[in-house]
Amino acid sequence: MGRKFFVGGNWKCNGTTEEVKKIVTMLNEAEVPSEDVVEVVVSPPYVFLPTVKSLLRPDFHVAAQNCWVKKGGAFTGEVSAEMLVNLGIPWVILGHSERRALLNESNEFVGDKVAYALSQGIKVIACVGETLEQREAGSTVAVVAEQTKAIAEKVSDWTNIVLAYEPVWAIGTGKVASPAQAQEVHFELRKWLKEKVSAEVAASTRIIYGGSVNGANCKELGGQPDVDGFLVGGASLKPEFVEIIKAATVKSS
Ligand SMILES: O=C(CO)COP(=O)(O)O
Repeated sequence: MGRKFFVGGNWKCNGTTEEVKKIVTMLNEAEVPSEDVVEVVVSPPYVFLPTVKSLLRPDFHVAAQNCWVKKGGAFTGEVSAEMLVNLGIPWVILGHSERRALLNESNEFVGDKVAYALSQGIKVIACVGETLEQREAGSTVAVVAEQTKAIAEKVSDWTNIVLAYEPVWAIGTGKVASPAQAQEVHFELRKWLKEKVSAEVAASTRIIYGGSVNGANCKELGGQPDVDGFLVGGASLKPEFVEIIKAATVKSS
């Protein structure tokens, strides 16, 4: 199958130039498994993308946290996929729950964004996840399937997509999904891909977990058979992120 472990750091709306440089220095000095074992992608706010890209070690890569749904133009405040290409930014995070909830991004809009970014040659970390109410109502699998379907309807090639399962109730709350809870949803998402897209896509698409991942819980989560890595928020701003990258070795040990 060959799903390389993937560790993303979503810095969200945090940092000053000085703080960002400090994080990059910390990452550059870290001893981590080789690129053959783990793919590391960090996602600073737009304004810091050029700085981070120019200073970051070459074996780590950079992602934007969003981009516009189509070609740029008269869309005040937006950043287009073409601009990311122009800056040499290879990845973008799309459909993060904070954007879905706070900026009313619908499943369909996220699907369109994913398709457009891919069409421009940008690789996508596409996020899905249920709220606490949805989990308690027993609709977790239906919700993430619906979100994934909206993407699947718009794309034909999954090679450049990493699917991030981020339960909303676990984001920034310190309330991490148990390894069994994460595994269950990752398994269901892979099953959905197998039934609705193809067995090849199901076997090769990385499904990563996000939501209060830290240095203490990453190994057990990463050891789950359908967990192919992480999308890390708060802990990606700290030295602890290096420990999370090292969790990639659980797959080989
Ligand atoms: O939203 C997340 C990553 O995209 C997760 O955030 P936390 O790791 O801070 O819970």
